[in-house]
Amino acid sequence: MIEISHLVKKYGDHIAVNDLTLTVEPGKIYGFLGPNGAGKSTTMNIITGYLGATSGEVKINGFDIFAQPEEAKKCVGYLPEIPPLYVDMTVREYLNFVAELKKLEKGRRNKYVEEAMETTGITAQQSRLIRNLSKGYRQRVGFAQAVLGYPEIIILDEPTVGLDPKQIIEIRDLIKELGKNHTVILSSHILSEISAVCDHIFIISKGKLVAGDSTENLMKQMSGAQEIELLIKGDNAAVQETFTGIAEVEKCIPLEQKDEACVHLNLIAKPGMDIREQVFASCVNHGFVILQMNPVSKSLEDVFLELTEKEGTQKEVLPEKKLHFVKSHFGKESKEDGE
Ligand SMILES: Nc1ncnc2c1ncn2[C@@H]1O[C@H](COP(=O)(O)OP(=O)(O)OP(=O)(O)O)[C@@H](O)[C@H]1O
Repeated sequence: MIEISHLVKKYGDHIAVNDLTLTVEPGKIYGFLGPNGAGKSTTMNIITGYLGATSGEVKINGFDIFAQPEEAKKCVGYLPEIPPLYVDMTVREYLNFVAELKKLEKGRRNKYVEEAMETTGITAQQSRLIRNLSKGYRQRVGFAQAVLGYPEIIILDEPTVGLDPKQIIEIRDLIKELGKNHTVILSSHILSEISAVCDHIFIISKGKLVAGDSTENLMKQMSGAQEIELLIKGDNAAVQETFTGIAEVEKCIPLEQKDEACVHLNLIAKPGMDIREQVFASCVNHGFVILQMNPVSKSLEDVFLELTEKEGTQKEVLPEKKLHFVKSHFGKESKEDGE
């Protein structure tokens, strides 16, 4: 279990992590999702003890990462964005070396190395120099060093960056496999990547937690009757006037006409409202014929943009679904040197 509480990291005047509080429960795959510069790597580097914090607390299985780093670090295997590989070593030499660094029990090191190679599918590559491996296999070696010694928590920073589509699928399967026996946290700015493998998603923007919920709940919230697409037989102006007159309708968006006798439009409901019944009743009252009524599903991408794009907004959307919103910011950033 990881408990992050009011974590702040400043680089000079720049706040990279801004009062981040979240809990990671055991046995699930978690995704840190956020645009470039959101503070994902900084957060991961702090959780894994690579970086100090400006203020706040991080506990790994009850151990404070700053006060009890050795105990805390033993619970975590980390694959940073750029895997720390020694390319002049063979795969096996490198993993033996990592086993030594991790101070794994001497008598069991060989067994651990063999099992890590087995888990990550690199046993056949064990005698090859790392420099001669493909990027996908190098990434697997990075995974192997992270899982070596069975840490309870595996943290992966952008694990599929730079891989080709086939390698991405392989690494995704590997992450799912790891999720059976470990708590896994992975970061990415790619939504499909996160939604494909994670049970739970934290959306981070400008160092702040913008939303946190199960992938299932987030996906559910993206569909339903909030926005509906309609094809109505009736007079265009009369139909639009009727729908905009429904109190629960936020917006009426005319779409491209499919047929002169039909009105094609999208209706957006006010937050938390289901407008289907009112739409149906209004159509009956005015003699309009509903030819089509479909819910418009929003993708995770839509919600991600909605949450991260609106500069300076502070609003609560879908509170009943436990989505937690805080003021979000989104913009381009540049890295500055030094802390
Ligand atoms: N050593 C540093 N010195 C100064 N600023 C830094 C440093 N490292 C990171 N930053 C800044 O902190 C912010 C967060 O960076 P971080 O790398 O944690 O984001 P990220 O979400 O992991 O993004 P990416 O996906 O691009 O790696 C960015 O604005 C970045 O420019």
